Amino acid sequence: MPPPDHSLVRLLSDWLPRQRWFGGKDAPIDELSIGTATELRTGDPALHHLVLDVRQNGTTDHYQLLLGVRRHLPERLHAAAIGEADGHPPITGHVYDAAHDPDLTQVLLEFMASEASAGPLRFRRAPGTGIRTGLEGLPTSAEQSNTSLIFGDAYICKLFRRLSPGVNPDLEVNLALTRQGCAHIAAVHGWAELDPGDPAEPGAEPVTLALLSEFLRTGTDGWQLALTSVRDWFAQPAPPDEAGETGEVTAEDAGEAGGDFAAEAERLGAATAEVHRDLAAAFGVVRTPPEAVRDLVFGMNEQLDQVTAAVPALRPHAHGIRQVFDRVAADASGLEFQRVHGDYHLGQVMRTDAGWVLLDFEGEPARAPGERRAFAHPLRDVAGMLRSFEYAARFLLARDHGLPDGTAEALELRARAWAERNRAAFCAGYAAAGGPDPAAHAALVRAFECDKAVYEVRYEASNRPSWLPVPLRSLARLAG
Ligand SMILES: Nc1ncnc2c1ncn2[C@@H]1O[C@H](COP(=O)(O)OP(=O)(O)O)[C@@H](O)[C@H]1O
Ligand SMILES: O=P(O)(O)O[C@H]1O[C@H](CO)[C@@H](O[C@H]2O[C@H](CO)[C@@H](O)[C@H](O)[C@H]2O)[C@H](O)[C@H]1O
Repeated sequence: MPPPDHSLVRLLSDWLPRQRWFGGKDAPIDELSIGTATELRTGDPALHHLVLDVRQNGTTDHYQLLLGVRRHLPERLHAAAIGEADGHPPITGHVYDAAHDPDLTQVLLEFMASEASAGPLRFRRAPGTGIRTGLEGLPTSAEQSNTSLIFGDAYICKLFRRLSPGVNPDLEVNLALTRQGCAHIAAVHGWAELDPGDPAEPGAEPVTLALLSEFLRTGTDGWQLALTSVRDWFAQPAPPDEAGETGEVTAEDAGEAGGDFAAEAERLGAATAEVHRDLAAAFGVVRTPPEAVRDLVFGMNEQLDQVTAAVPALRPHAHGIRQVFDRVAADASGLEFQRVHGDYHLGQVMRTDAGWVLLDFEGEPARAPGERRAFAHPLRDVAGMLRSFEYAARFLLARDHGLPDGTAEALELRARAWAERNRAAFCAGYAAAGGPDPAAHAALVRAFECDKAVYEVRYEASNRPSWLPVPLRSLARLAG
């Protein structure tokens, strides 16, 4: 029997597919190699920055990892362990994900504050800001596409996990919106980037590795706020109907619940329109020719084909979804496109004392980098948020299999009432603040909702299979 392989590459190949942020879970890793390795701190613990080149299905993706190395791994770091490396390449000892080690994450703040460089890595401070050092950073518990470290109550540093060529849209957009004086973003304090240093491509944009932003101390996640409201509404006694008995619930009844969310949904709609206005001012607007609308529908159908092939449960809905898309293609007049958020949902917004703040302008993690920065119709974001209201209303139902007989149907009516009320409030706030009126573009919004739900089918099938019924049920209704 060959001796067990403890090379770092072997350890990483076993560990990587188990990470929530790994985007290639639907295919095996054909080859993993270490693209760049930069020592950021020597000693015990030591810190290395790695870019992993991961080959799957004929394409190579690049993932970033902060690798901690210790002679002995304390218990508090056991959950972050990758294994015991044997010195091939020359790293020996217990290796682990250093995002979980505050002794090492503080190096990031120090490097950004002093605008340090290390090998191909450059650390930057945003113009006109300072960075406090000596703060310990630990990852948030949020299960998302990247890893965010919170430093005291001062900063949050997002480590982009899958790297894309060039500037990350989250940094690009936040800096541009800061210049516009936008009130609905978190201030940028610094970032880290990797100089591609490719002599074949002189002047290539640096690759963004991390973004340091103001930590919104008074912020509450939009998803949590919405779920609290749904739970409250589900717990309300049924309203009496005209005959004095319990009857059907309406969107209006949903407004009687103590935790009603509609006023917040309306404010969120207005904040969204204001950010769209500032994005248009910063990056411009183009009136697309009719062919662009056909390209848009082509892209929607292409994604549908891919997801239908990968997730059989989507097949029964495919014909209906295509008909929804065709209705948009039939109206071939041009549309106004601009930069948008791109992956807009309730987990990307926070309510602070001062109002709603939009986060994470990276676009959908599964989309190609060029596509994420492409101009799009702003109602695509509106549709994203409408999908999120559907998610918030229905996810408790989709996940609960132990409801007493009859309860699921009653709660489904309540879910529908909650979603209708908050969708309407969000759209009203958006249109009143100057965004294109969703009601006047109903076919387009429906197509964007279907497109997003198809994306979600793939996302849930790969990441959270028990959530798959949420987008599938919506598609049955949207395209039925
Ligand atoms: N500036 C901030 N202040 C406080 N919390 C934040 C801030 N930015 C992000 N968060 C929290 O971290 C979570 C993940 O941030 P996000 O930018 O959406 O990362 P990802 O790209 O991994 O989805 C958010 O849902 C929010 O709860
Ligand atoms: O990691 P990101 O925030 O960039 O986005 C991805 O993960 C989201 C889930 O965390 C996923 O959003 C879907 O689930 C949400 C509830 O958890 C729901 O509010 C959204 O409407 C729904 O799309 C998002 O699609 C994905 O890109």
